[in-house]
Amino acid sequence: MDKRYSIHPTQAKQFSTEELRKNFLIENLFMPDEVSLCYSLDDRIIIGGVAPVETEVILGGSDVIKSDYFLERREIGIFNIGGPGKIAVDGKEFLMANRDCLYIGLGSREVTFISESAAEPAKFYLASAPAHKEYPIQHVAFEDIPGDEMGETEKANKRKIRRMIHQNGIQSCQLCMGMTELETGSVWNSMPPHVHDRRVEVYLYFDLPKGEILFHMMGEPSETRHLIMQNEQAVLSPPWSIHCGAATSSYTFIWAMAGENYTYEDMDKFPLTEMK
Ligand SMILES: O=C(O)C(=O)C[C@H](O)C(=O)CO
Ligand SMILES: [Zn+2]
Repeated sequence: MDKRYSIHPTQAKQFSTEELRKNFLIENLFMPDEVSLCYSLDDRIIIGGVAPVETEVILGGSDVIKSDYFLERREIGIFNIGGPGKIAVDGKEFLMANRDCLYIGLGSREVTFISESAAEPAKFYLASAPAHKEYPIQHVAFEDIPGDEMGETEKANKRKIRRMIHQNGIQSCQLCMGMTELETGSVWNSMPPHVHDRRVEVYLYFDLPKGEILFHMMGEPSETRHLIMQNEQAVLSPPWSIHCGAATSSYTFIWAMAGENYTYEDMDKFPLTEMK
C-alpha cells in the first residue's frame, strides 16, 4: 500500500512539479488482477482501484493499517467505471453495472471483486475511511440517481452532480461520495473553486478520451499550482487546497470526502478574481 503523509501548505508552495506529483497524484490504480491502494494520512482516507480480469480479486487486511481484514475498523464506497461486474460481500453478491455504487459498512469480512467478462473487465474504484459503527450495505444503480444540474454552457462548466453516499442518501459514518459528469463541450469543474478545512477530498478523473489531458488546480487560493493529469488518475486535495480543473475535452469524475463533517454544501467558495 502506497502511503502519503500530510503536507503543510507552506511546504507545498516549495514543491517542484515532481514533488507535487509524488505527494498528491495517484497513478496506476487499475492494474490487471490486482488491488492498488494509497493510504493518505489526511483524514486516513484510503483510495484504491481493483481490476479483476482473469481472476477474482480479494480485498484483504493489511499490515499498514494493522488489520486482519480490510473493514475491521473501516467503511468503504465503491464505484464500477468499467464493464459489468459483481462484488461478493461475505458470500452475498451485488451486481455492479457501469457507474453503479456500493457502500459496505464496518465489520464485513470478505470482499471479492469479479468481472463478468475478461474481454470487457470491470474497474472498481474505492474510497475508505475509519468507521465507528456499522451501517447497512447498500447498492445504488447509476440511473436511480437523477442528479442536480449545475453550471452554464456559456461558461463551459455545465455539469450534473450525482450524490450517492451522503446525508440524504446512502448512510455512512463519514464517507461522502458521488459523481460529476461534464456535459459535452463543458470542461471546467467545481466552479467557483472552494476549500473545506473540515474534510479531505479526492477526485478520480475518468472518461477522458485518449490523448486528452486535464489541468487540476490545487493549493491555497492565494497561490495556486496545477497538476497535469491523464484519464483514470486520482488526486488528493488536502483540506486547505482548492480542487477544480479544466480539460481539453469533457470527462467525468468521482469525488470522495471524509473528515470532520458530512455536509456536502459546507464549502468556502472563492471569487474567481481573488485567486492567484
Ligand atoms: O463540479 C463540482 O462542483 C463538484 O463536483 C464539486 C465536488 O463535488 C466537491 O468538491 C464537493 O466538495
Ligand atoms: Zn470540495
